Amino acid sequence: MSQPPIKLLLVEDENDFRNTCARWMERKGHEVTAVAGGAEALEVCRNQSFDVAVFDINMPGMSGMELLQRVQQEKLEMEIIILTGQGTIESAVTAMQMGACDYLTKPCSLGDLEHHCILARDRGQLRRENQQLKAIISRSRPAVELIGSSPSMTQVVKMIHKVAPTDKPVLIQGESGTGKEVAARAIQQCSLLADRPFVTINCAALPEQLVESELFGHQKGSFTGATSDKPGLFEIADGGTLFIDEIGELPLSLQPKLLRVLEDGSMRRIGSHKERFVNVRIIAATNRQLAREVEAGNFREDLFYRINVLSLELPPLREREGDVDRLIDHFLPVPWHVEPQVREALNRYPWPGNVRQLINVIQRATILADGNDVTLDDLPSEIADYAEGSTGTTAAVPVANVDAGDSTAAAPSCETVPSSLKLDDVAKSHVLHVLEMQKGNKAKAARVLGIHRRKLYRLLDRFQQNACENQEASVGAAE
Ligand SMILES: Nc1ncnc2c1ncn2[C@@H]1O[C@H](COP(=O)(O)OP(=O)(O)OP(=O)(O)O)[C@@H](O)[C@H]1O
Repeated sequence: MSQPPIKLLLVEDENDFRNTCARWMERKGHEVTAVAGGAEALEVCRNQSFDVAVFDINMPGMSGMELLQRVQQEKLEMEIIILTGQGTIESAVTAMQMGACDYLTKPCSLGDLEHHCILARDRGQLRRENQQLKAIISRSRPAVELIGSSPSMTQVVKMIHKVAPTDKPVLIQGESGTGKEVAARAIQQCSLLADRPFVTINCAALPEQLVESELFGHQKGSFTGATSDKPGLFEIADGGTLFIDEIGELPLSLQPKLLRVLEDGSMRRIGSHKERFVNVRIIAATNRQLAREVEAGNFREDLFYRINVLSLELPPLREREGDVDRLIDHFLPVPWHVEPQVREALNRYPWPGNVRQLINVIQRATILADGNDVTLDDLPSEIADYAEGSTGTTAAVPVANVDAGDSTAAAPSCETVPSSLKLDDVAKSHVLHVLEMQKGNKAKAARVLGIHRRKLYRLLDRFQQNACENQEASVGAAE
């Protein structure tokens, strides 16, 4: 036998059958503990670990079903095979819904018994390996570094250290890209669960049916596409932390199910009657004002109070004094440098996409930069316009007022534009004027206009096309 022996628990009240099975399995090299009843079996498996257990379903006293339930409740890890008489297949199916992995119908051949035990042992090994790998992947992520030492971020870090050691749920609120997931990971790493799994789900990224199946798992056949049993993230995160991102998007229909897990740790997979118990710390995040969602009837009030035991508000980047520079220095790879004007623009820009947007802008700039110096040309025009000399309001104003701080881009005021002119003519005249002032440099012209370079190219093409069409039309008229 190349595989290690199976540690088997055999629970069967019929003496002859029990003894025959036990002897056969022992002769095959396995380690067998054979008992005649449920109560005795429970006692044994509290003190010893087994790979596989075979429970007869019909036993006096504690039945195989009851035994199965008790073993599950006490989280005694082993693969369970149910042994059933002819005509009781239905109860075997119920047993599998309750967590048994297989069933055998009596009388069964001894060869079959060993074969099913080997399959069960292998399945258990795979399941454990899978759980271990998931935990390893989650632990092997690089240590979380929450960059920022502005007064508002210092407060956040203080709060993280206060909430981390408890096992209470935490609600993290803040605009998109402010670092809510980074903060959640920081809480987990400072908590007693630091070496346990950290599992994440984003409710906004999945359709309703999938959110339910991801969170709570499903039973094979419970809906089209459920081709096998699948544990939910609550089960996978058992003993660790579950980060529920965008909890404000959690469908109302699922909110009672989440409330139940928060209240007593109980849950059921989709399509299963079996109640499971998990012990998971919840960290939730949202960029919505959850209290307002409660008022609007989109979020249950009881659930809100459950998850809002401890809360953390991540400030937007525009309110973190000095942090833009710290983030630039952290995320700008060596050997790139940024020009002072670039720093200026980055510090003045209001960052609606917060830290995520800043990181993207830095990465983009290092790709576009000629050499290692990031210049204003390497920033998106709406950000470059915030450099010194610019009012920083160009991105939001209409074309006719573009860049009031830049005399080269002065556009005709509303009063000086004849009302008979078409909008396209005004745009053309303004674009060509700016281009001329920038000595034909399209990148600079695009920046002054507050549009992307590609858009400027498209506009120039369109003006040229219109001019050709007008010319053809006037030639046609003359003919
Ligand atoms: N203080 C920070 N220090 C280092 N990196 C940060 C910080 N804040 C955010 N980031 C980085 O910014 C990006 C966005 O962060 P994160 O996903 O945590 O934001 P979020 O608030 O959860 O966004 P969303 O609401 O869109 O899910 C990530 O790449 C993250 O690593």
